[in-house]
Amino acid sequence: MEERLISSAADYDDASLEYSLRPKQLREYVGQQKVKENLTVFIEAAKMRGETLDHVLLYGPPGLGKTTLAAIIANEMGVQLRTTAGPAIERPGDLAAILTTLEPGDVLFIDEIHRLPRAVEEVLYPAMEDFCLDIVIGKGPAARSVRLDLPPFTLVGATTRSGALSAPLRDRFGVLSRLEYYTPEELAHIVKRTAHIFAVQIEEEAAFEIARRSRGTPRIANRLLRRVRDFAQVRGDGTITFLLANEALEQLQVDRLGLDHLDHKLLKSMMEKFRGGPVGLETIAATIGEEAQTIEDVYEPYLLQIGFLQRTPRGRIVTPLAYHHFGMEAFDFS
Ligand SMILES: Nc1ncnc2c1ncn2[C@@H]1O[C@H](COP(=O)(O)OP(=O)(O)OP(=O)(O)O)[C@@H](O)[C@H]1O
Ligand SMILES: [Mg+2]
Repeated sequence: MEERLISSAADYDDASLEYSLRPKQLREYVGQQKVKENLTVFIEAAKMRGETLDHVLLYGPPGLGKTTLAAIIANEMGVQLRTTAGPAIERPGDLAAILTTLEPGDVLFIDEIHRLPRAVEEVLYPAMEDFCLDIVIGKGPAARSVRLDLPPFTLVGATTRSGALSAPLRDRFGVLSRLEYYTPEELAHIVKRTAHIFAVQIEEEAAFEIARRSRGTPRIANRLLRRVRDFAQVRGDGTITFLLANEALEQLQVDRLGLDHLDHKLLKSMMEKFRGGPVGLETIAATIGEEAQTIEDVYEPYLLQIGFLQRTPRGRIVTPLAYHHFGMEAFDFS
C-alpha cells in the first residue's frame, strides 16, 4: 500500500517523535472529556484506598491517544509502566516472565491486546482476577500445576478492534474507555501545544486549518504540522501563517476535510462507475486496485465517520454530502 500523509497508523517519523509529544499528565491530555473525568475519579479513589487501579481497557481507532493514556495512568498512579504487545507474547511462559517481574502496583500495558494467543489469554484470567499464576511443571504423568502469587498490578489493554476481543477477557476489565475522534477545536489545541514544543510560531487560524484536515486524529494533526512547518521554514520566515498553512496543505494534497487523492479516487470511481452505489466491497476493491481488507480498515472508517459513505446490506453507497463536497449532483434514482 502507498504511504499516506493522512494515514492514522504511526510511521517511522511519528514513532521517533511521539515520545516527546506525549502529554505526561491527565490535565495536559486534550479532549476525551468523559474518559478523563472517569479516570480522574478512579485514580483518585484507588490512591485514597492505597489500592491498585482496576484493569483498564482502552479502545478506539489508531492515533487517538491510547498509548499516551496508558503512560499517563502509570504516571498519575505514581507507578512504573511496563509495555508489551499482544503479538510479542507468543507463549504462556512469555507472559509469566513479565508478570513475575512486576513490582506491586505496576501498570502493565498490553497494546493490540486482541492479538494475544488464546493459550496466553487463559493465563491472564487468574492473573487479572486473583493476582496469581497457574503454571504446569513437568511433563506427562509427573506434571503438576503450581499456583504462584503475583504482586497486585493494573493491566491496561489497548485495542483498535474491541469486537475482536473475547468476551471473557473483556469482562475482566473494570474500566472500559472508548476513545472518540477529536473535534477541530481540540485538535487545534493539540497543534498549538505541539508547535509550542517545537518552538515555532503559529497563527490561531493556521492551527484550525491543520486541525480541520486531520481526520479527528492527533497523530495526523502532529504529522501535518511537521510538514507545514517545513514549508514555513523554506518559503516563509518560520512563522506558520494561515495563508502558508493553506498553501502547504494544498501542495500536500490534503483537502479541506482531510481527504487525499486515494479517498478521492475511491469516491469518484464509485460515483462515476456505479452511480454512487450500492457497490459491494469486492467490486470497489477490484475497481481501484486495492485489497478489500485495506478498504475496510483504512479508507472506510473516516469516510463513514464524516457521512460520505454508508454501509447497506446491498453494498456501500456514496451520500449526497460527498457529492456536494465534489461539487456534483447526487444521482437521481426517481
Ligand atoms: N489527548 C491528546 N492530547 C495531546 N496529544 C495527544 C492526545 N492524544 C494523542 N496525542 C498525540 O498523538 C500521538 C499519537 O497518540 P498515541 O500513540 O497515544 O495513539 P494510539 O491510540 O496509541 O495509536 P495506535 O492505535 O496506533 O497505537 C502522540 O504523539 C500524542 O502526542
Ligand atoms: Mg498506541
